[in-house]
Amino acid sequence: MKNSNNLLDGHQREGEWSTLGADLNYWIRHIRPVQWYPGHIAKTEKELKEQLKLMDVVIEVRDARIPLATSHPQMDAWLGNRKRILVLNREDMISTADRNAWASFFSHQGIKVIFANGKLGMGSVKLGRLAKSLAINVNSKRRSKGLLPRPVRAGIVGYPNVGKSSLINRLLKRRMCTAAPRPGVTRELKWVRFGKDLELLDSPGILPMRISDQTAAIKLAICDDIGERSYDVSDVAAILVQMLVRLPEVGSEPLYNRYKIDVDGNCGKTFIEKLSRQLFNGDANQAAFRVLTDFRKGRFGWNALERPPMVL
Ligand SMILES: Nc1nc2c(ncn2[C@@H]2O[C@H](COP(=O)(O)OP(=O)(O)OP(=O)(O)O)[C@@H](O)[C@H]2O)c(=O)[nH]1
Repeated sequence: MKNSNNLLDGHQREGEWSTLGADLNYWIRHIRPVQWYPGHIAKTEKELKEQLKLMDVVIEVRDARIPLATSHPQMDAWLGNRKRILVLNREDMISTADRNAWASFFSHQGIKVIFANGKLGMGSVKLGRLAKSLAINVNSKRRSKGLLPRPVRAGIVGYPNVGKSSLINRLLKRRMCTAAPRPGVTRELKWVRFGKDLELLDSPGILPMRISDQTAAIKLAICDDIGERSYDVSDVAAILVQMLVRLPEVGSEPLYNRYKIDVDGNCGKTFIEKLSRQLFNGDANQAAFRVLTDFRKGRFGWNALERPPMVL
């Protein structure tokens, strides 16, 4: 099987990304909607809104593979004028081209963005420095108003499983917060001291009340950012196959190379069925899990599932 990806020029690639969005919208109409909203999140959302009032700096963590799908629709309204640092975590799971595209998108918007790897600690020094420099600003403003300096409070917020606890542990160089490969592990809000000037708050992942944007929900499921019980694994894996085939930097070759199965008419469902017969005695669930796990482990290459919207 031949991959003609290298023949695509920049404009064609951008075009492919934008039509992928429309196709995804069409595909998801035919599957069971993803829904996940554990009880503790409702409680946390309420608490978090209270805690945000105490925060001088907000560090918003998103998954670098899906920076749009992991942005909370109410976050802007909640944050108001508070100083904000955007962290795109899991930078090891995207390509250099993805990273460059997102870096230039956010810099055009005047948003400070840090790419990080919560597992290995990349980006944490830069993040610590930036948070501390924003903290100094807060205290110089207090001094100019005749107020005493106080530790500045930085809160880390973001969707479940995007790597908030791992980043805090990296920043503090010790294990303060539980990091786990399952969404929804951090359950309560806690402040921890970072140097003499800063206090950090880790918070449980927050999701919007309802995931009304199903294209975002599917990407969250693919990236393991929401719990497994909220979606049908076979549907999600089938859509992942269709997305991979359409991603300009992936295509069907890595799928063929891994499983020796052709993608028939770009149909992900048929692909999963064939894989289930070939390896799992017809068990489509197991086949679907295999494809999702392989994607999450980078077996088809490290690639983002989103690119910045095209600016016309
Ligand atoms: N490959 C990779 N894995 C990461 C990175 N950051 C975190 N992880 C892993 O992702 C999983 C989730 O990380 P956590 O730090 O627990 O995420 P969280 O946002 O605190 O999760 P909640 O408690 O559910 O809100 C863990 O298994 C981490 O080891 C990263 O940059 N790259």
